[in-house]
Amino acid sequence: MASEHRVAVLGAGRMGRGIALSLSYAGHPVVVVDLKPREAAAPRGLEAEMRAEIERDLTFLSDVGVLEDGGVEAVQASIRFADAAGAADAVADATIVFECVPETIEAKRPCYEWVSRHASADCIVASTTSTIDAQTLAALVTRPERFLNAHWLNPAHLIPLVELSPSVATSSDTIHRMKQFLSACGKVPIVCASSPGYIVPRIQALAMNEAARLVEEGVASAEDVDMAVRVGFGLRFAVLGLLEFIDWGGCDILYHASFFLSAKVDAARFAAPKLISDHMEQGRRGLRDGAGFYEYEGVDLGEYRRKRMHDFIHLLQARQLMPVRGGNTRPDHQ
Ligand SMILES: NC(=O)C1=CN([C@@H]2O[C@H](COP(=O)(O)OP(=O)(O)OC[C@H]3O[C@@H](n4cnc5c(N)ncnc54)[C@H](O)[C@@H]3O)[C@@H](O)[C@H]2O)C=CC1
Ligand SMILES: O=C(O)[C@@H](O)C(=O)[C@H](O)[C@@H](O)CO
Repeated sequence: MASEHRVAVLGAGRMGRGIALSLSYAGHPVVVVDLKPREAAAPRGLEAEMRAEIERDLTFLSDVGVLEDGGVEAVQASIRFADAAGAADAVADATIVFECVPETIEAKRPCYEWVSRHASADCIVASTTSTIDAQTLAALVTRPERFLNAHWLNPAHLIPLVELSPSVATSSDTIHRMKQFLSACGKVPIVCASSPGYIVPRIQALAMNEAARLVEEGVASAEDVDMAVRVGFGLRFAVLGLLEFIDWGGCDILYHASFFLSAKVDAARFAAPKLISDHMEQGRRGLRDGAGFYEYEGVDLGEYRRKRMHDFIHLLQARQLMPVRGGNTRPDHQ
């Protein structure tokens, strides 16, 4: 059992289901609450739809051998559902509430007014919002010291990362308890300041829009853009972090590439931040200079490279992309 926390998830949609599955898979009972007023029979339909989706995902986990026999039934049994009529009872003893209602202030504001009335005063309240900063949402809930953003990535039950983002009012105890709970449930929580889009949505929104522009401009097909991500961009950054790669490849490459792309494609979109020119001026171009975004003084660079190359080999072998000696063509990758 992950901990003695009692968890409620507000919202029975894509993220509510994924978070409920993730926590119950970790051995933690969850109640999913649909606050939206609906016609009499509608909540049963929503619950049935939610359970069918969770059943499909659990059956898949069982089929691929990561869920023991009987696991599908056990995980389903630890997920309860409450409609608007039963919502107050469902959250009354909750110690953590994950808010997963639609990404509009219009939907979130009444939800926080409701949870401020019905959840206990020291219940941790967390929003899974994709982009709204914690500072904005903290203003909607009473006792903001118990509020923070907890951004799960879709599919929530498979992606380990949860981006925690406190407001200036969030207590360190709230952050600590949430980190402890999520780690105990097998997630990987990181903390970033209250800022629109955290780390991942902010970076990926640019990448997703740039991918769409490449198709819009006729530079490449959607299939080839996505193949380039699967066997290049995404594969590399599954091993090397983005800033780690700036050090690996050299800040000078990014510096000059940014100038060229700014001149040829779009000045604002591709302008490098001042930090990049500062690194160039300070001789902090990365591995070659012994310093960049990371310090390499005293680091065995041979050992560091060998470890990263091992990471690449393991990933290439797992994806059946390992280069074959003699140049045999690789199987076509979808
Ligand atoms: N869909 C995604 O890939 C991701 C979404 N998020 C964030 O998670 C939150 C929820 O997103 P989804 O699960 O995709 O939404 P969704 O639309 O799939 O589900 C929202 C759920 O909230 C309830 N609901 C609908 N309207 C409501 C209202 N007016 N008041 C109260 N409850 C209402 C319903 O139970 C509905 O199923 C959003 O803030 C979103 O930005 C975060 C990560 C990924
Ligand atoms: O990636 C995710 O699961 C989340 O970050 C999302 O909410 C959406 O993809 C959003 O980030 C779009 O930028």
